[in-house]
Amino acid sequence: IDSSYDLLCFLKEQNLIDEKNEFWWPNDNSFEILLGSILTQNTKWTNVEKSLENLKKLNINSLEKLSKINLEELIIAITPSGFKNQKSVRLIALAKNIIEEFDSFENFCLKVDRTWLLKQKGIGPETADAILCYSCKQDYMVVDSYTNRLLKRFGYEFETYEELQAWCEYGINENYDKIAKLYNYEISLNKIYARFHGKIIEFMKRNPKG
Ligand SMILES: Cn1cnc2c(N)nc[n+](C)c21
Repeated sequence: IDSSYDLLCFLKEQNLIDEKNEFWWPNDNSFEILLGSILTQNTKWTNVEKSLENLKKLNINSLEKLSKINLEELIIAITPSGFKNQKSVRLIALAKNIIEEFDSFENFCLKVDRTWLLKQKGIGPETADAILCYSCKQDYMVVDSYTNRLLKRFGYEFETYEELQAWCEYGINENYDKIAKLYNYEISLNKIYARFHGKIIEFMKRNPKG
């Protein structure tokens, strides 16, 4: 492959994403994706689903409720996804900061930028881009160790997260009109990034060995 466009074509014909999640990231709404993006750090997605189920039972379905939740209660609820104390403190602080800075979750999704997210404790590039892409529907592609490992199989090595991300985004941008033809509808750049990242994860889960 010569570009991330070639990689997308290679992945696209393998039907890696089931159609019920057209942006790949399973969710009921974009607030839940915000929760999931923090909870998924350093754990398996199946564990995140258990924590999200617990939060659903507690009806923690808004920024306001998350900002007011009892810390101990949150710690117990998110135990399945690990680092329960650290992630609980960070989730409550994030909810409070979003309310203070943006008033509403909707306004946050529209106005937040990568710099603001990276200033929040516990949010690094991968989490920031997951929130920007899947919660806020902004044009950022998430890259990760799966992406690095897959590209290594094609002979590519990247020094930094940003370099890997730039390579992935560049090939898509350069071939956007060709990609639009691959999909029989007007697909947004955000949606291509969302699905492309998902295809990489799903491919690597099905093909763990090089
Ligand atoms: C949303 N999400 C984030 N990381 C994931 C993963 N490894 N496997 C599956 N899913 C759905 C994931």
